[in-house]
Order: sequence, then C-alpha cells, then structure tokens
Amino acid sequence: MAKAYDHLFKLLLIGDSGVGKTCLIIRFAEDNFNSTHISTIGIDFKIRTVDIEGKKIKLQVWDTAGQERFKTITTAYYRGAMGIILVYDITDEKSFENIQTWMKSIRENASAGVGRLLLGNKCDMEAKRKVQKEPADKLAREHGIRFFETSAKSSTNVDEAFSSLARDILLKSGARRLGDGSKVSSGALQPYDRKNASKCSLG
Ligand SMILES: Nc1nc2c(ncn2[C@@H]2O[C@H](COP(=O)(O)OP(=O)(O)OP(=O)(O)O)[C@@H](O)[C@H]2O)c(=O)[nH]1
Repeated sequence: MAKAYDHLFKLLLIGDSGVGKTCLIIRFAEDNFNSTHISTIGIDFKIRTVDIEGKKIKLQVWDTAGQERFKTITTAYYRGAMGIILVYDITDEKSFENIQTWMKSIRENASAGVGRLLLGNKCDMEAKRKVQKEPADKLAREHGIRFFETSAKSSTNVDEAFSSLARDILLKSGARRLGDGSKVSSGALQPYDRKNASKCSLG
C-alpha cells in the first residue's frame, strides 16, 4: 500500500497560558473553535496532513501547557521538534514581553537550528489590542524568523502560519540534502535566515 504521506514534521507550540495555543491547534486540525479556556495539562498533540510543493506533509502538532508548573515536562519535548511556534496574545502585553523568555527556553532546550515562527494571536480583538505590530515585527526580524498575526476564532492566518513553517522546514531539509547528499528527516536543521514576512487581514 502507498504511504499516506511523504514527510512527517513535528511542530511544538509554546507561549504563556491563555494566549490560545490549544485553540490555534484545534482550528488548524479540526477547523473548530471553543471560547472556554481549559488549561492544557502537560502536553497533547493533534495531526493534520497538508499539501506543500506537491508533497504530502503530515504535521504532528504538539500543544504544551503554558503554566510554569509544567515546564519540566514541556521542555523535554523541545528536542524532538523540527519547528517551534511561539505564541503571544495581542491583547496581553506581558505575554509579548515573555516571548524573550520563551526564546531563551528554545536556545536551552531545542535542537540547534530548529525552525521558529512568531504568532500574535487574537487579532480579531482589535479594540483590546495592547501589542502593536511594529515591535513584534522588529523582534521577529532580529531573530530572523517569520511573524503572523492570527485569530483562532476568525480563522485568520492560521493555515498560512502552519503551512509557512512546514514549507520552511521542507525547503531547509531539501537544501541540506543537496548540500551533503544525505537525507534529513528529523531534528538537525539549519538556522533560518530568510526575509521575515507578516500580515494580518484584520490589521
Ligand atoms: N477572541 C479570541 N479568543 C481566543 C482566540 N484564541 C483563543 N482564544 C480564547 O483564549 C482562551 C485561552 O485559549 P487556549 O487555547 O485554551 O489557551 P492556551 O494558550 O492553550 O492556554 P494553556 O493551555 O493554559 O497554556 C480561551 O477562552 C479561548 O477561547 C482568538 O483567536 N480570539
């Protein structure tokens, strides 16, 4: 029987409790949204297969608990991730300030060169916005990563964000394959240095 996919990529979402990590994953994997906040206990994952550059990419998306008390459990999963999505809430300044701490946690716990992506979630709540796009854009540029404003509620940029990270991982693994003649199927990826892109259709 033919294999149902060409590549399996493991992605991980991190960020403060309540920024919408679980909702983003549920929107992406099940096209659904729930307005109640049930804090993730430890770690969980969902799967969706997407088509990128003519390849079937199975994305295993891991959801981590944002609460500090689960940190020992969640950081243990960083190492196996090929892409890490850092999420803050555009209505919560503190969650944006803490992105620096989450970046540090990636440096300390993830594989070198892991793909990264910055998301400012809840961009449907423009009236309650506390974090402007410019500082987030600047931060993403400083780290050489892409940035999107998303809304799990209105579906804005959710598919685009996951697909862009998957595409970057695919391209990087292809580049490595060309470079050293060996196939890369996990972990060790090159640092990301493409031009940062950002958009929010509600911006
Ligand atoms: N308006 C709006 N609310 C959202 C959005 N995404 C999530 N929420 C709400 O924010 C709250 C927290 O969402 P969760 O997805 O549970 O947050 P989390 O980051 O997984 O939280 P932890 O599991 O505690 O780390 C819930 O009440 C969601 O309904 C969004 O895009 N827009």
